[in-house]
Amino acid sequence: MEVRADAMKVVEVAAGLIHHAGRYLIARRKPGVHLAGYWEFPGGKREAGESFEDCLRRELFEELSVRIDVPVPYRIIRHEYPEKTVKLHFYRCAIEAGQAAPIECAEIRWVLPEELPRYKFPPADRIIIEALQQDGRP
Ligand SMILES: Nc1nc2c([nH]c(=O)n2[C@H]2C[C@H](O)[C@@H](COP(=O)(O)OP(=O)(O)OP(=O)(O)O)O2)c(=O)[nH]1
Ligand SMILES: [Mg+2]
Repeated sequence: MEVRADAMKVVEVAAGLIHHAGRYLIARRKPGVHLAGYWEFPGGKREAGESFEDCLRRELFEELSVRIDVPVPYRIIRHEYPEKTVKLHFYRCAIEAGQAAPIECAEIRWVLPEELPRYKFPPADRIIIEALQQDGRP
């Protein structure tokens, strides 16, 4: 049977554009995972039966130990890596409780939008990085 590329399984992901005092929180991916060492917007794969908002809340608590306010949808980006296709659902949000700590990431930083291009992000994020710079300081 012919298998078409667009019939391949797509990994659905929720990621947070966490802002505070004009900066965004970025996290560095741990060694040994897909896109290891790249900087990213924290988040992860949606589990069966979960909404994107619930997924985002769970992932941000697991990875950073923070609770967030109501996430606001920003952009959805679909990207085909050689090994998998991801669909990234980005949400803007702010921390409601807790202090961000690198629980399931190698390192975290709060950066100004104009500083984002200094960090190595996955190719899928290029369009978001550009949009955030155009938006100015959050
Ligand atoms: N969180 C996040 N993932 C991204 C970004 N850009 C990008 O290409 N990705 C990719 C990397 C991964 O293949 C996928 C996200 O999955 P993940 O590895 O964070 O998933 P997870 O937190 O559920 O981790 P795990 O339980 O599978 O170890 O999306 C981004 O800005 N943030
Ligand atoms: Mg993750």
